[in-house]
Amino acid sequence: MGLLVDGKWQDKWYDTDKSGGKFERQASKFRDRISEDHDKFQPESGRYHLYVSLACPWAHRTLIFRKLKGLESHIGVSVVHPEMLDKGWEFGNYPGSTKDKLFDFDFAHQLYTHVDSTITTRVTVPILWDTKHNTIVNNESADIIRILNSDFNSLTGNTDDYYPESLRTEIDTVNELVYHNINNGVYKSGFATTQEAYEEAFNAVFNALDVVETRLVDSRYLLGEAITEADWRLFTTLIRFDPVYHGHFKCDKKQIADYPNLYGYMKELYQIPGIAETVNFDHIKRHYYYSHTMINPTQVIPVGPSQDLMSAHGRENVGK
Ligand SMILES: N[C@@H](CCC(=O)N[C@@H](CS)C(=O)NCC(=O)O)C(=O)O
Repeated sequence: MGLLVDGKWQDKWYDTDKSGGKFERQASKFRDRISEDHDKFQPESGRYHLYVSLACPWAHRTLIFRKLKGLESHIGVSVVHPEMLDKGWEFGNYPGSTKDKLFDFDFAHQLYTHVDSTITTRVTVPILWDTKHNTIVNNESADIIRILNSDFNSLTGNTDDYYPESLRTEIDTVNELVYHNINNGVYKSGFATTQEAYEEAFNAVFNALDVVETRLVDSRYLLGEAITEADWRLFTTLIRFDPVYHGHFKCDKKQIADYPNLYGYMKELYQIPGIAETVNFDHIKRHYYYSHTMINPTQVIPVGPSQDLMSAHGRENVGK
């Protein structure tokens, strides 16, 4: 794991010394949208490309939206190797991975330096790439799912809306809770380097899981009876929780399987047509347990858990 400094790769772990052992996530650099009247980025079939890791919860969101919005024939995908070692994300031969379909680069950091040869940045996925200007449109998953949700509607005719105007304020409120305490909360727990920072993050994770568990008692989805982006943003963390975050990130108070509502809800989302095929447990487990050698120096990957995610979710009558 490392980062680019003035366009040069440096193999460095996150620096938690200045933050009292706390993990602090870097803000994304590329934040453009796509629209017919945009001076640079207009919707066009075959023009944009997604770079993802199947292990990564942030990239996973974008794959789910590409699937739900019928964008698979319009936006291509390259999938990095699950092991992220001293050179960061790499392209390589591994089941479920692909080569870099645009440039045949070996490393994802070459994409960032292709855009700016003196860039200073962490090299993260997902990346939404524009083949016309050979640049990054956006590398922030929260933006990319909104781009996929609406910016290509004129192309696909798919007007399904996971961020409807009438629910935006409430979705934003739920997203805030879920992002800080759950999506990023598990990372703050796992990457903490002091007991105090770890316990603070750990408590925030389980307090927030209690809040969403309670919300789902009489609400089928987070915002009521329709699935919104808030559900998909929560889902990609829930699906990784029992296999990875519970053990590797020390979020071990409970498993998702111990929460009746959250577990049924997670299974229901998993069972929506097309979603299970965006989930790759081999990449998920291999990435975390093999790449974070400061947490798991033996690189041994756990075998479990054994869960039947296709079993009955029992959520049909919730909220009725
Ligand atoms: N804010 C970004 C975060 C993406 C992110 O942190 N991705 C991780 C993989 S799960 C990554 O590429 N990490 C490499 C690094 O931080 O050096 C987003 O949501 O798109």
